Amino acid sequence: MDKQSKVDVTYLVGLMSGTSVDGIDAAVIKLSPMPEKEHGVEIELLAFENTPFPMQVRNSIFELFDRANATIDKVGAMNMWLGELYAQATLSVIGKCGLEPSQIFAVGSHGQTIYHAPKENIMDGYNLHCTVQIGDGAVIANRTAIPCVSDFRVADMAMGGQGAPLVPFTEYLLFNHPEKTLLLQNIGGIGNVTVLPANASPEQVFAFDTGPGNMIIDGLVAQLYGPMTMDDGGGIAASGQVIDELLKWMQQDEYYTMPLPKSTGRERFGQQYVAQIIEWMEANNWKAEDVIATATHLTAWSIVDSYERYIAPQYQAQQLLVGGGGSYNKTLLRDLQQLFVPYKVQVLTQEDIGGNSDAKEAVAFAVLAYYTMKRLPNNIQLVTGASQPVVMGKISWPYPGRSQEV
Ligand SMILES: Nc1ncnc2c1ncn2[C@@H]1O[C@H](COP(=O)(O)OP(=O)(O)OP(=O)(O)O)[C@@H](O)[C@H]1O
Ligand SMILES: CC(=O)N[C@H]1[C@@H]2OC[C@@H](O2)[C@@H](O)[C@@H]1O[C@H](C)C(=O)O
Repeated sequence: MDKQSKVDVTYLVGLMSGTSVDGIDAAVIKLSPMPEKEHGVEIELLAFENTPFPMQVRNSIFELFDRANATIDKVGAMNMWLGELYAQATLSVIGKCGLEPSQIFAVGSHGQTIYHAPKENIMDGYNLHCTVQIGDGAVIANRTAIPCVSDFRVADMAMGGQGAPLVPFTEYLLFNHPEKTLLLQNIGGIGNVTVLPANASPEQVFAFDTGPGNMIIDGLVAQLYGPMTMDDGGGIAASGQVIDELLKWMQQDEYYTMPLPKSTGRERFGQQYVAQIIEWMEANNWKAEDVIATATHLTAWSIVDSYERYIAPQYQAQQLLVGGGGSYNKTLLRDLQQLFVPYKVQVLTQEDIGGNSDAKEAVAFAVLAYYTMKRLPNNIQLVTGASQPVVMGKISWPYPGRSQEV
């Protein structure tokens, strides 16, 4: 390594707490610019930590998903509370890799999405579509003494975009392959895919939310098997049979045929959706494990259906690389592998290629923050539908000379 590139090495922290509300993923990365590629970077994951939310926090977040309950006082307080928890997660993960907070260039924090309404909403000539992520960056910056980039999605929406998904930007930087067309499938609360055609230029990359990831499965498990909150390893689904009638009804949701770009969330596949299934289950005397098996199959089906509908007409993919917590659900993976056989797409997890399914999104927000700090655009217009490239994220600065306070 030459002198110049040594100087340019940057350490960043990325924080993600996603739609499944399972906790905070925190990653420390080492980022090295690639002088031979304009704005290109190489990264190394130095440390990763997942801190589950205490039940009280998880319950308080879920309260905010119900619009009638999400009063402004609760939203404001939770914004500060999550800021505190994110700051603690930041200092803790930095401690794991032997760095000092003063060596970290910036924290990139996604925040907790409590509302996402990407559909055009014209009022008085203005498009008031919106998205709300909480966990204030100012709290993180002032507790950790590190500049914090947060609230990424709004800038893209300001230019008419969906404000999601954002991770494809970093997937393009990190996974673009000279010969293989790759599909990067995340299965978190929601499922989303990034299409990287072989040797893609940024203009060819596209991505969208495929539908529910684990959101319906988790919701059903919590109702039917509480206090469990997930189907660990996919064991429950493996013991059940798919209910054709229920599967057919789930496949009718209009989301699956909507044109691109599209993104979705709890507003569509959250608690109300789950309550409807439970009601129907009780009326039909369906077995709990069969309902879980059906919801699991639906997620796999939605991913393969998305491939057939939006991707296969243009590209033959070689591999689908699965990340996110869903890659630990063996039944979901089994269904995915089986459904992809006719399309000759190999299904692998991030772990299969030496990566880390849990860390991927946290790493992405560290990389996105780097671009924000450098005042470089970090959205992909074709992915979000924005009319312009924008520098996403708001920067909170710590008071000069401040040291960590927790
Ligand atoms: N061992 C496991 N077995 C089965 N499912 C698992 C396992 N570990 C995690 N999951 C599933 O993955 C979910 C968490 O995934 P992840 O952390 O990727 O989601 P997220 O980042 O919150 O969501 P999103 O990416 O949609 O914002 C859990 O809620 C659970 O459903
Ligand atoms: C509004 C919001 O939080 N969307 C999430 C969600 O979780 C997965 C999918 O839906 C994706 O669109 C997005 O997150 C990832 C991190 C993204 O923006 O790429």
